Amino acid sequence: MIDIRGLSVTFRVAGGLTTAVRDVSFSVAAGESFGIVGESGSGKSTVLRAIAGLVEASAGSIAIEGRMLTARRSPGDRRMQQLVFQDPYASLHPRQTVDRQLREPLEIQGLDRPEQRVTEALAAVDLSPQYRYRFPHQLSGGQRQRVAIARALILAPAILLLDEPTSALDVSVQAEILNLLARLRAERGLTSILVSHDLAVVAHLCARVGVMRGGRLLEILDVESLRKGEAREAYTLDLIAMSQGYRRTSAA
Ligand SMILES: Nc1ncnc2c1ncn2[C@@H]1O[C@H](COP(=O)(O)OP(=O)(O)OP(=O)(O)O)[C@@H](O)[C@H]1O
Repeated sequence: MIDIRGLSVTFRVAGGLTTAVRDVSFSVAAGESFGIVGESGSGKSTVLRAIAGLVEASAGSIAIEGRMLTARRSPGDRRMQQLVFQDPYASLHPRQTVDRQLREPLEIQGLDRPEQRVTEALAAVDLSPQYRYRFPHQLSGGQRQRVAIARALILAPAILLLDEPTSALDVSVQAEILNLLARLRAERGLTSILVSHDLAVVAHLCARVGVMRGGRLLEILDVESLRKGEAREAYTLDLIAMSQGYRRTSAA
């Protein structure tokens, strides 16, 4: 479904160029949920943004269902994959109601039955109709992320790209949003890529996980191996040990 080959992304910065992603290759099958983990600055978000067409690849290719994507995405390409960001407050328009924000993508894509689609989208993310004419600041963080997820799914994409979708939320709300994403993924047969620094979040939602460091993809392992602490790279073993240590400390 998604085929990434030799992807590199270079940014122009003061004093020259910086390579955020170097020669990354992986594939995600239709209906599969793939995770990308790594420390801050390892290039995880840049891979996701390149797939979404928000940053340009300096080398390599991105293909969806065997079709190579170009830097300029067609409306069809844009509709097919939708992104949910870490901070719903930043991704939603502060002065537009939930209703308006859900209608906007429908208008851009020229889809029919907006009334019905908005009602269905709110129901799909378990938001009661009373929130429909509220503004983002009148919602809780979890409710705002539900709106952002509804806005992504209202276009019925095949691919959902998730960039740290729960890390800006209170711990008590994180599990609710993760369970919602897991349910929607299963119900709709979505292919998804989730970026997170939190191994527990990735293990909850993904079947396979790629580990990034310094812009490179170090290894790919299945979630069972991750749970058992069976990794090839010393760096991955350190990440696993750190996340287990953290959980033990926070449980104590
Ligand atoms: N638009 C940009 N311009 C210049 N440098 C950038 C840009 N976007 C990302 N970078 C740099 O690329 C590297 C990788 O960033 P990226 O955001 O992909 O990492 P990340 O693993 O997702 O980290 P985080 O979890 O902190 O977002 C970093 O060094 C970052 O500073």
